[in-house]
Amino acid sequence: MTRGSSLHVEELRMAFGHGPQEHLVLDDLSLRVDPGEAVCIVGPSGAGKTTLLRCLAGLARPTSGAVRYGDQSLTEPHADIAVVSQDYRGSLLPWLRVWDNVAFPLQGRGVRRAERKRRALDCLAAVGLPDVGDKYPWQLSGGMQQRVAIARGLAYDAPVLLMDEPFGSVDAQSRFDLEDLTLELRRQLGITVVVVTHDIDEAVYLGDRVIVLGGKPTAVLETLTIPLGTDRDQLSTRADPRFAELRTRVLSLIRGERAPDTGTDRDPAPAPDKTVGADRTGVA
Ligand SMILES: Nc1ncnc2c1ncn2[C@@H]1O[C@H](COP(=O)(O)OP(=O)(O)OP(=O)(O)O)[C@@H](O)[C@H]1O
Repeated sequence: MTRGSSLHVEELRMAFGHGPQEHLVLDDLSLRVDPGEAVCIVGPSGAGKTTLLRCLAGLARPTSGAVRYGDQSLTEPHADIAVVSQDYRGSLLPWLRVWDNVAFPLQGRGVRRAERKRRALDCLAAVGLPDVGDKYPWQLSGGMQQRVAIARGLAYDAPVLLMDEPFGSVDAQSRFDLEDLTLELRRQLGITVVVVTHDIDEAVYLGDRVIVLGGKPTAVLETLTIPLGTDRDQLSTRADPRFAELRTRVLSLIRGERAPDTGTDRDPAPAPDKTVGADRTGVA
């Protein structure tokens, strides 16, 4: 069961500054995300990934072009679209208990306190934190705080979850756990997930599709379909020869090298596994 509508970006152009100071970041960028899809966006640092996500969230207006949710123009935040940012330390309020942080978005919607708490505790249980509602954020580890931030995204009950480098500041094991949590939530709730990440392995692991950004100004270099099924796990998925091919393809696109064609949409040739125990491939 999927929920919500498609996201469309059409010929998006985003420039900052004016006249000779103008800095054109995104140009002629088009993409589509279907309901229930998990799409990862990767690209070099400064390519404009966060800017693109802010446009998808209705938090930034493009210089030209259109961002649509179904048939609605996204010119301001939409109730169907929740955002989880990288900086959980900055986004959780230290003076509020964890459940109150999670329930915070519901205050403005006129939901009564008892109902807010019930929904917050449900969302905390969904992210594997059933017992921390009465603690304060600073009493939790970094990985747990990021789970709280995801729970708050879920509290909106929004069919679309946009995540900007959501696991960038947690340790490696927590990161794996959070990636699996994201896959599980998406499966259970039928939500659409869009993840901006520097981490190519993470993009291939999480995505049904990976959109690779690059160029100056930035546009879509290539969209890869990830044919690794919906039941993924950290060991066997990363050990799949196609995983190695896909990450090589993405990395070579980003580095501007001649990208080998994986042919993943057709009939992938087996390749030796190079991923088990390998370091994560990041984009500087
Ligand atoms: N509000 C703004 N005003 C001026 N320039 C901006 C603004 N927001 C972003 N930029 C510029 O746009 C470019 C893209 O920034 P953005 O943060 O979107 O890139 P990114 O791909 O997310 O980078 P990173 O991977 O390092 O987080 C950068 O050169 C940045 O300085």
